[in-house]
Amino acid sequence: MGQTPRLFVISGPSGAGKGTLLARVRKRHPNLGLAVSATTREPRPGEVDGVSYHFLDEEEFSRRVRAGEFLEWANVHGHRYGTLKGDVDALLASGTSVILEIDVQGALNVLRLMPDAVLIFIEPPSLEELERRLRQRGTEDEGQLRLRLRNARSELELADKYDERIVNDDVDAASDRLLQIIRSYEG
Ligand SMILES: Nc1ncnc2c1ncn2[C@@H]1O[C@H](COP(=O)(O)OP(=O)(O)OP(=O)(O)O)[C@@H](O)[C@H]1O
Ligand SMILES: Nc1nc2c(ncn2[C@@H]2O[C@H](COP(=O)(O)O)[C@@H](O)[C@H]2O)c(=O)[nH]1
Repeated sequence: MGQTPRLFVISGPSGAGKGTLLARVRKRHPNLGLAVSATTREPRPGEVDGVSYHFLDEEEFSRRVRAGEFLEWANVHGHRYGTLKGDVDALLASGTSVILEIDVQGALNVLRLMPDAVLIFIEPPSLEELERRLRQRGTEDEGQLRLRLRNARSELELADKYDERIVNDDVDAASDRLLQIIRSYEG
């Protein structure tokens, strides 16, 4: 008997460590499909189009919104980000569980459309540690960093709407817990 494919949604403030935990979990669960989001933000050094994100200009993003290609999309930290419906449907239809790394607005929209989705919230140990991680990552300018820290407060207020919460303090413990949660829902 195979596992039941599930749709997982992971959210949390920018810098909480979602991408870090997902990369670790996917090494240990290679069949977990990751839907590549689209965004209008500029690529960071080292990011690859079609792998990190589908990097779209505003016009192309709007065209895809009008064409109904997005399962969800939202304005996040001053840019648009969206999940392409076709990618998610194809993975689920092939029997593969899928994980979306998206913001809180997107997560709650996905839950409305797909009530069986499992929502997992990643919390930083503190706002001070969140700031330290974002500064150490060094990918945001000061204005963007401040915006992300401001938005973190309202995102954290929605954590109780999620099925599961993980505090990403020790990265090994947090990635073990994320994998354990995913396996438990796959049955
Ligand atoms: N448990 C941890 N302890 C210390 N540093 C961590 C931990 N987890 C992640 N980091 C570091 O914190 C920074 C932010 O992590 P990451 O990029 O994974 O965050 P994110 O939540 O995916 O952010 P974004 O939403 O902006 O994509 C990275 O430099 C990462 O190496
Ligand atoms: N609603 C959506 N939010 C998304 C999607 N992809 C990413 N995100 C969120 O954006 C922030 C910032 O990402 P960054 O790469 O610029 O640091 C991230 O925290 C995600 O929560 C999406 O498809 N839909």
